[in-house]
Amino acid sequence: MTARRTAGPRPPLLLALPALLAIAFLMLPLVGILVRTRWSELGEHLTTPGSLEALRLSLVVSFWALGLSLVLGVPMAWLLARVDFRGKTVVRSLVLLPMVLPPTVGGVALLLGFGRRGLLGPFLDDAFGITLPFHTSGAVVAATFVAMPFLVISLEGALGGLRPGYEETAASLGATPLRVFFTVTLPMVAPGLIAGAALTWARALGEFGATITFAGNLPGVTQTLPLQVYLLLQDDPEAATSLSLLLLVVAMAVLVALRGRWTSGHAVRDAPHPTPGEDPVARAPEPDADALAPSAPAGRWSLHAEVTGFNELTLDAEPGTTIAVVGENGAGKTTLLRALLGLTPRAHAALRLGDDDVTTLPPHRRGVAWVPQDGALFPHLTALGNTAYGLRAQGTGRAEARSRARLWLDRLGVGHLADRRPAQLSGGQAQRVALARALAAQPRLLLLDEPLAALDQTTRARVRHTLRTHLAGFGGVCLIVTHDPVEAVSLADRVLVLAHGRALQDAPPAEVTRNPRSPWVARMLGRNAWPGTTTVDGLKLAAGGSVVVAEPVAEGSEALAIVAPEAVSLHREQPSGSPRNVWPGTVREITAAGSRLRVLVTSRAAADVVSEITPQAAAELAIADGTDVWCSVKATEITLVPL
Ligand SMILES: Nc1ncnc2c1ncn2[C@@H]1O[C@H](COP(=O)(O)OP(=O)(O)OP(=O)(O)O)[C@@H](O)[C@H]1O
Repeated sequence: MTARRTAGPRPPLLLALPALLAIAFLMLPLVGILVRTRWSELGEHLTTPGSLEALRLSLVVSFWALGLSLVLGVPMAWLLARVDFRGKTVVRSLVLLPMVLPPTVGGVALLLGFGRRGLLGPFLDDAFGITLPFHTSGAVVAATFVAMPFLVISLEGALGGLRPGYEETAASLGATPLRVFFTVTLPMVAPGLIAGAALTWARALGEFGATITFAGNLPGVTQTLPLQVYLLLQDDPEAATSLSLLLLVVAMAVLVALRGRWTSGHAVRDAPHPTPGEDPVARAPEPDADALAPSAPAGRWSLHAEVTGFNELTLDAEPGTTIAVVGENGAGKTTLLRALLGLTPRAHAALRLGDDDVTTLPPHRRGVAWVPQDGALFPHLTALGNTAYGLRAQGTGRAEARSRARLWLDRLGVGHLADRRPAQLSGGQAQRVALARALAAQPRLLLLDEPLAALDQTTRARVRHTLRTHLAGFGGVCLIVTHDPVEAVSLADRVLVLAHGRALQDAPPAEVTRNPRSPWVARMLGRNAWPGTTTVDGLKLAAGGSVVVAEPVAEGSEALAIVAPEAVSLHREQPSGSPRNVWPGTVREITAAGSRLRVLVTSRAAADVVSEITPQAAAELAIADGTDVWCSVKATEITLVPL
């Protein structure tokens, strides 16, 4: 047995015993069929005209039932998984009811609903001349009634497990809801759909109770294999055993096929992965962005957005501007992006891109492309298929879309990976493909949600470089949500600081670095920021101490004293001489920051003081966690920023 191959911990006896009993309980009846089958007569039993007719009928009925279940069940599963409506619980119970209802009761209910004297029967008879009972279509209806729930449950589960990011990204690339459903949703839930379809078919094939009650037992018309097994059991038990074996084998084959092919996700497991330690991107020559850029800007679009709701702010930007959106967790960064996409009821954006007002347009018609944090590459498409997706959705022909997509992949240095699926790409490669996909869709506004967050430091630096190069050629406005100060400062023309959904500061990086408007921004940018009230010669700190500055501001207002960590010197003895700001404190933490050390000192005067010193200085000072030190800052190194 395969379980032996993987040696795991021994299961507890108390669980293993009943489990083994359960296996025996399920196996015994099957073994009974196998043992009692007259193998010599098997061929004869299975090829009697009656058996062949019943088999034909079973196949016809079960496939029709599967078809009907797909046509009705797929939209039903979608409705249950995706749409919030009153009475959803009742509808779901209704869908599942046939699974728990005794099939004969189901048959009675079908008779009363669709039978000759049922609610709809006379109408079907008069209008279409259809009489379901004692007709093959009746057997189809009965089989569909009991089998469809398997499809709906399986598909609803698969749809519920699909993160909305994929479908939202597809919409942002220009795909209509129907296209998204057929090109993203359905392929991504294919394993669930196929498993549900197989179970539905197997259940329809084995249907007995509802069929005999509703459609009767007419040979050649409604007498399917299970009905024949039941009849034969009285007259010819050996033949009944042979037919049972046939049904058993078919059912088992379905389950085995399902396990092998559809429970392990997409069939990309066996595809070659990049050799560990060998990054194809590193080997591939970086394409010359300028040489490839000519066709890049297909237009120039400014941005004007007035956002209301959770976010309250107005954004104006010239074409080609890159804005880093920063803020604490929960500040409203994602909500702002979703408002611009038209994807959230929590905030509304009156949005103008270039000369066009796109406020009332649905997400797929706005020209706003979104790259979510994980890239959300469609796993069932290759890198090329992903990149061509937006162009195809916007009506570009297949060949043209693919050749343009290939160009974009080349531009981003991942052209050689065009035929790979996302599962075969490294994080950095996937980010580049996601970016290529967004840019290829020719958006008028580009939204990147923490594009580099998932990458390691080395890849991050490389992808950041690529990003900067390609954003330079982008003709629209680009918003990048980030928690990384290096990203904010190095990629953006402007930094938008959000707090509680509002713009706390919106200025060039240099200005934000020099004059951060909140302690959080200062800390994010690696600066000391101590709040306090201005005095004649500096600031009285909220923490208790005071600082003297070279250029005081008007007395009595709230302000932040901003100090770069490099400007804070540490001493073991109280320094004498020029620095006018000296406080005692205790070392709380020492961390590496590039080639320097970052030392956190807690002090009664300023609460937290961060100092950056060389490892050599740290060694000379012999500091460690808990060491008492003196901090000093020159008055000229302190900037006061009014709040
Ligand atoms: N669907 C929702 N329903 C209600 N409140 C929500 C919903 N989504 C987010 N919020 C709240 O709205 C606020 C802003 O959330 P948002 O996700 O925009 O923040 P963020 O700045 O992106 O945060 P983070 O840095 O953690 O990603 C938070 O207080 C959050 O709890």
